[in-house]
Amino acid sequence: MNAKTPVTPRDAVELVALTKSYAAGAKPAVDGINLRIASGSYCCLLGPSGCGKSTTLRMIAGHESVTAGDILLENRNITDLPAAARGTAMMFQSFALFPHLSALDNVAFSLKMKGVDKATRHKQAADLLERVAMGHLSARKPGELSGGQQQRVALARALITQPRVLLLDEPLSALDPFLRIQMRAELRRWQKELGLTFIHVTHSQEEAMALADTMVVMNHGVIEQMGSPHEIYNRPVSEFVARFMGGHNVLATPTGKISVRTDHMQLAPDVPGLADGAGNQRAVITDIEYQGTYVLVGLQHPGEDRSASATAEISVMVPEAAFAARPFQLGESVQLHWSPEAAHVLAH
Ligand SMILES: Nc1ncnc2c1ncn2[C@@H]1O[C@H](COP(=O)(O)OP(=O)(O)OP(=O)(O)O)[C@@H](O)[C@H]1O
Repeated sequence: MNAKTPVTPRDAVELVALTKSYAAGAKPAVDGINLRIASGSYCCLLGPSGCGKSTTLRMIAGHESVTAGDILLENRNITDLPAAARGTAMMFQSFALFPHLSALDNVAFSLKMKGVDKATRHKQAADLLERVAMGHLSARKPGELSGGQQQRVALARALITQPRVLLLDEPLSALDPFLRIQMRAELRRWQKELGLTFIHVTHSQEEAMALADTMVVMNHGVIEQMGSPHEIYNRPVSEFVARFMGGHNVLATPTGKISVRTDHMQLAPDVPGLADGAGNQRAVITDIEYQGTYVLVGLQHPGEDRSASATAEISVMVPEAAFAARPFQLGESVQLHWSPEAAHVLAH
């Protein structure tokens, strides 16, 4: 390597044509996916229910057998290794702490299972609890801890096996919305401080955007798109990704389907006789919702039924001041406008 060769981060995990079929003859739940996850990054596997994200995580963890393909962890093929020998650890929904054990005993639990003597395992558990700022509460049981404190105990419990990769299966989904937002900020902070690779499964676009360096959007057992949250939100490659991420309109144009962000479209008074073009379409206002900083205007194409066709559903976020300057009315016919840069051609 010479001085000018860019240093690419080492891959923590590589999936090669990874496949899982639960039933012979049925479509695989995970269908030959290829994925590289950079070391020290936060990766979110995202998609609707049944897309195969949990199966993928469970195969990486060693909790599910692999039908075909390989899983590499730092270039080591771990496909057939037992879960405990892989260098991964799992953090489950709602943290799954043992309610009758103290924080210290929860963290020490897996070392106890391995037969590590009490003094050694308690010392290691106490050190880890200190590291996650929970040393002073190590004697408390989970029921005597706040949600945030429980999450730190769960993190310490997962870290005691010194994993290279932490796997998180919908860890925040059972929490109330306020706590969920607090907890995700903590997860992100710990991931950066520890410098570990996190692979986090979620069905929430918002959660994935807030946490991920890399988002992997799955559908029907395959990867639809992967990239940074910014790339995926601004350049969805397919109608599925545009709709799943939300905040986009999918429009049928003579050259194919395009997506345009709802905040990148403008409304103007209708011009009778003006034909639909590359950057404009006629629409009728069906909904007006005040949302504070903007007004969300729902529209449909003239003569099209919103409930009958997905591409008939259009939303435009009009800034509050712009709407106040030129209020539109329900039932009004308007021109939708967008600039060429705001339009993204969808591959399918
Ligand atoms: N143990 C199993 N036996 C048979 N089929 C399964 C099993 N686990 C999952 N599946 C099927 O595999 C597909 C993918 O499931 P998976 O749990 O990976 O999806 P998911 O995206 O994580 O969904 P969710 O968000 O609902 O957990 C689904 O069709 C599911 O019904």
